Amino acid sequence: MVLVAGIDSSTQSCKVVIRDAHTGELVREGRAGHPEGTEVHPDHWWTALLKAAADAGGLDDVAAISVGGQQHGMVCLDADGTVVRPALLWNDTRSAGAAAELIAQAGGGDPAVGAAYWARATGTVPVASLTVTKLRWLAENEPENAAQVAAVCLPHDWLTWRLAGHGPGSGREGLAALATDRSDASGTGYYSTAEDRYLPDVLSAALGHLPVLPRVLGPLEAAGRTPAGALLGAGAGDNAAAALGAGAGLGDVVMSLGTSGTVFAVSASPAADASGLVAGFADADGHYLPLVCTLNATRVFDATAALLGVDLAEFNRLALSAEPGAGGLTLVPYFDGERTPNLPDATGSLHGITRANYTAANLARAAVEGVVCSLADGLAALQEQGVSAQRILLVGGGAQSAAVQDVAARLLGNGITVPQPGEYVADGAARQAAAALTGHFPTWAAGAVDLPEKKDDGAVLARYRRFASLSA
Ligand SMILES: Nc1ncnc2c1ncn2[C@@H]1O[C@H](COP(=O)(O)OP(=O)(O)O)[C@@H](O)[C@H]1O
Ligand SMILES: O=C(CO)[C@@H](O)[C@H](O)COP(=O)(O)O
Repeated sequence: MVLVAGIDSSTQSCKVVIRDAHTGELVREGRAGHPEGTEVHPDHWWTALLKAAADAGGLDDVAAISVGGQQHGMVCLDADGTVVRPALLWNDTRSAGAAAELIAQAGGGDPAVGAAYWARATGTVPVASLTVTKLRWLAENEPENAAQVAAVCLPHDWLTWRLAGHGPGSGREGLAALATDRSDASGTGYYSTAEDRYLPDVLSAALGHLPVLPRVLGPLEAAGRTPAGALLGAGAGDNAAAALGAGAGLGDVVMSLGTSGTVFAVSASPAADASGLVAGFADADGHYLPLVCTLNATRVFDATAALLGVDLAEFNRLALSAEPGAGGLTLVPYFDGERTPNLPDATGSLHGITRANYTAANLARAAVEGVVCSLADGLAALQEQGVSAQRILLVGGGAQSAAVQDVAARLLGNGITVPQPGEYVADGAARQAAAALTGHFPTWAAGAVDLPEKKDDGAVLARYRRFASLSA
């Protein structure tokens, strides 16, 4: 049996799956947690990866490995290959001002002209999540660190590089071995998705000089080998890896509820949305991945369950026990600020409280409805860009919640499919590893359940939109 490993280094944890390269059968798996916070030293990811791999019985017998990783995180290396400062993650909003400056500058002071420029040039209007804004923030706020930056890469690039045996002390030669893929490069803000090339002028204008950038590999290209001889796939951003893992094809929309909420489509053409709602990313198999990302998804459930003093199973039971509409409660879930819509300083809010409706069950239901409504708005933004959702695949930790499934079936209409429980980012990385080995993406059978359509009169989403607009 030829084994391949897929790794998901996401915001909250690292997961490793080891599968049979031919059949896709799950042979072993493991996981390890990541520290809290929006600024994390990459060494923690490496330690977690080693722990998760050990938990999965080790990687000694695998023929190929690929890494899917949380997107956009700013990993800066000095000339020696040492990390300059802890990485700023996708959900760190301190560079919101830098994003606004970059847009205004490109438009000669007119943000609308600037937004149109960025959408055209890169596919995406910058928000605090994008790497380019973090580099701008670094140049403005930590010039001594910025001056030390000899190479910039992303979480999945750095972990692939570490797996290849590089690290502090690798020097300039080591930096030249950095590699990434289109899906993650397209989330930096200094890459043209439509033209498949870096935009060095954009990067050097943000950072103040031009650092070494990872080589952008094609979907089937290898990034090298581990010291033990396993082939390293190109890796991918975690959303693109989830699309690969869930078997999403053209015409499919994936909705993922993890730390972030994302809605994205596999598309034949690149997006360029000047409104800034849709990010024009690339996918991991040669297509495009227009995507909407929110900062607030399953952690809203975690926080509400903690407030109610219950675990997630009880939280879901409570949410399902309440009537649709949560008795009139509406929760706008901007707990960590928000990225889509771009409201980095927003806070969450609860509306419509009466003595009669202020129950644990209604609060749990309002949390689920608020998060699903925010993603319904994401879906609408994708549809505005011409995406037609023939099928919606619901994935991520939150997709296993029966309450999420119930609310999604009511608010999003029909055509919702829940693939069997699994680690779809790690699975997508494993598929890519198999493809790097054999030269083609394997077809691995996976079960899925179609959600029955449920009636809805549109009132929950309409009420959500009214209250969410008050945060703008
Ligand atoms: N049954 C469930 N109901 C609601 N949320 C869940 C459930 N199972 C897992 N989660 C949530 O899923 C999240 C982890 O999902 P995951 O997709 O692994 O996130 P990430 O990739 O961002 O680290 C946690 O916040 C957890 O609370
Ligand atoms: O920023 C984005 C997408 O643009 C996020 O989706 C990150 O990629 C983090 O993902 P999770 O840890 O929530 O899976």
